[in-house]
Amino acid sequence: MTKPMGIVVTGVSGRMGRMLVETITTSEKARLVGALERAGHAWIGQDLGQAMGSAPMGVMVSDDIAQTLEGADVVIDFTAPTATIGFAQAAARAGVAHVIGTTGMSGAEIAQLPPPSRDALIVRAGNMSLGVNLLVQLTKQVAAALDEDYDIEVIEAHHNQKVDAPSGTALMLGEAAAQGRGVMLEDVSDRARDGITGARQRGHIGFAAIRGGDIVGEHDVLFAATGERIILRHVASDRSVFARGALKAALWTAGKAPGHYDMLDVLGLSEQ
Ligand SMILES: NC(=O)C1=CN([C@@H]2O[C@H](COP(=O)(O)OP(=O)(O)OC[C@H]3O[C@@H](n4cnc5c(N)ncnc54)[C@H](OP(=O)(O)O)[C@@H]3O)[C@@H](O)[C@H]2O)C=CC1
Ligand SMILES: O=C(O)C1=N[C@H](C(=O)O)C[C@H](O)C1
Repeated sequence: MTKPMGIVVTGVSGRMGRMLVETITTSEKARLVGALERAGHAWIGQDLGQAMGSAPMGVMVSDDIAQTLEGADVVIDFTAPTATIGFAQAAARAGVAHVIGTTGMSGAEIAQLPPPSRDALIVRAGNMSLGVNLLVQLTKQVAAALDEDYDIEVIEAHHNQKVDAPSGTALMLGEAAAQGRGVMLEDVSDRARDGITGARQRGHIGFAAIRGGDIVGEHDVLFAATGERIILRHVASDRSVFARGALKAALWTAGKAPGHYDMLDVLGLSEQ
């Protein structure tokens, strides 16, 4: 049997951090070797299991990134843009692969991720579920098959604690629709409508964000024409789909060359 992969989880007290711990500790293919939280967090210096209210796990929560990454294979990171840039630089320095689920990164922030030439092996995706990544490919195909008589709108719904909009997934879907149409998303994106907006512009791709309660993550891609509508929909009802995808991505990095990859690469859904 091959040795289980050594995985560090960042933002370990967060919604995704906790879900990742559960997913990794129940996998035979991976071992949790480190847990990170920001300096000053109440969990620092505690055993992770005890901090989570269960039995000791023998993994201490730390704010020392370099020391925690020592000897690890992969760091899985669902935190916030500025934190993710720091983790990416530390991971490249340590020769540790970095799986990034963090969303809301601006173009300028993405440009600060270390390039493959600095030995960075990064898998980054706004959504790690198999279902959404299939939906990305379907969206591209449908957009390519339809002309601009079909208005494209991406509608997303999330819990009331989400801090970024549109969601990373909505942007992936918008990007796929734009690629299918052969246009640049930044040229056709309508991200905010309020007041007297004027009629919808033909060919534009609109985004709408709903926030409420404990909604895990729901995404519709609407193709609306005169007389008919096509709706492609994904509903996540449990965060474990994201954690399982992230673990799959972490395991996939074994033996891969430095590079920037996404979940389509991991799932073998990339077009040649
Ligand atoms: N790609 C995907 O499939 C998915 C992506 N996400 C994305 O993952 C991210 C996290 O989501 P979620 O778990 O719900 O969020 P939470 O707020 O529950 O957790 C975020 C964690 O990151 C920590 N953190 C935030 N900022 C920093 C920092 N500067 N340095 C160190 N740690 C930091 C937080 O610590 P503290 O509490 O101290 O701030 C917290 O532990 C979001 O961007 C979300 O959109 C979520 C689900 C799926
Ligand atoms: O913040 C979340 O919760 C989620 N974020 C991701 C996104 O921005 O698309 C993925 C998922 O929808 C949950």
